[in-house]
Amino acid sequence: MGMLVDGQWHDVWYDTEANKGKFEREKSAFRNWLTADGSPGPSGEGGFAAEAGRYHLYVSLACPWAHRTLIMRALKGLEAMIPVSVVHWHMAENGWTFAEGPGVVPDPIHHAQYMHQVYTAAKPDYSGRVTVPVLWDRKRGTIVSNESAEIIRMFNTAFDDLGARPGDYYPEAHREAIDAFNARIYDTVNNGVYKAGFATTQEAYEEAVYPLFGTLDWLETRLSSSRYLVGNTLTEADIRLFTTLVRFDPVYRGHFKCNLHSLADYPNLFGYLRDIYQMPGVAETVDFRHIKSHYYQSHGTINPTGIVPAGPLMDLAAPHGREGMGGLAD
Ligand SMILES: N[C@@H](CCC(=O)N[C@@H](CS)C(=O)NCC(=O)O)C(=O)O
Repeated sequence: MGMLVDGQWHDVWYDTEANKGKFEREKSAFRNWLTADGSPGPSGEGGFAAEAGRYHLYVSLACPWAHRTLIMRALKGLEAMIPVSVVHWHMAENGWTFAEGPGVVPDPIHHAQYMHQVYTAAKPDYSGRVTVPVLWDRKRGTIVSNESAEIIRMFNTAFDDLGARPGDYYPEAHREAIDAFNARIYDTVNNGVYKAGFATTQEAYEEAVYPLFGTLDWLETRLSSSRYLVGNTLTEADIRLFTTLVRFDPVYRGHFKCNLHSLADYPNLFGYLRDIYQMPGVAETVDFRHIKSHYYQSHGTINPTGIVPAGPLMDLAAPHGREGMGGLAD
């Protein structure tokens, strides 16, 4: 764990002292958009046109943010157009590395040993955290974006004329509802588990854990009468929720102390988790070895022994029984 300061790597843990024990997530630094014709997106510069083989995605299979991009890439059938490198699950004094290990896919562009070398290849004096996912442009030799929420929007449409699989996961008619789900789920669930887990005071932990379960209770009700969160098809709101839910019982419940209930106590949320897991292409993006080993072995302050728990026994391939459900109005 660490960060770059003026292009130099420093091994430091998150600073929660400055903020009453609360974990605050840094904003992503690279915010350009890949678009069908290279026109500029909502932020950053233009000049990043969709082309097969031009862009490269760096991910960790452990990371819920990077996981979003892998799911969208699979649903849109972009595997051949956007190759992927996978870091080792163990994030220690050098941050993310390409150390050899099962499931690790080395960096064919920079032959980097460490993920921070990819950041300094884009910006030699970069200061900030070195996070995944990262979308790299081979042509311009720089990072397009390191913000997962934006990368999935790019993948949703940018390659449609180049043979991406049909499917719109951010449909115009439902954008307002999707944005509203995303906002609450980001704050209390996706980032909520981290706020609970990385808190260094009792107050900061409680400030995160109760709203987290408040949102899960609310979602449980919503999903009792609607197969997906918005409309009656899968949207990016579901993809973003899924990557936290699939890690919930294996990691967040124990390691991050999010334990008022287990996810398996929520029949609708658990059925919904199975439903999405069983969609073509999704199960292949879920790697419990990377997920469990990463969290339990990379956060020495939380789990000093590094022991990875054996459970839970979780059958995500069991029938989910949600096929016949419809949707709810926004
Ligand atoms: N806002 C970013 C967050 C990405 C993120 O925080 N990734 C974590 C892994 S789960 C990371 O790389 N952390 C390294 C660090 O904070 O030093 C996104 O959604 O893309």
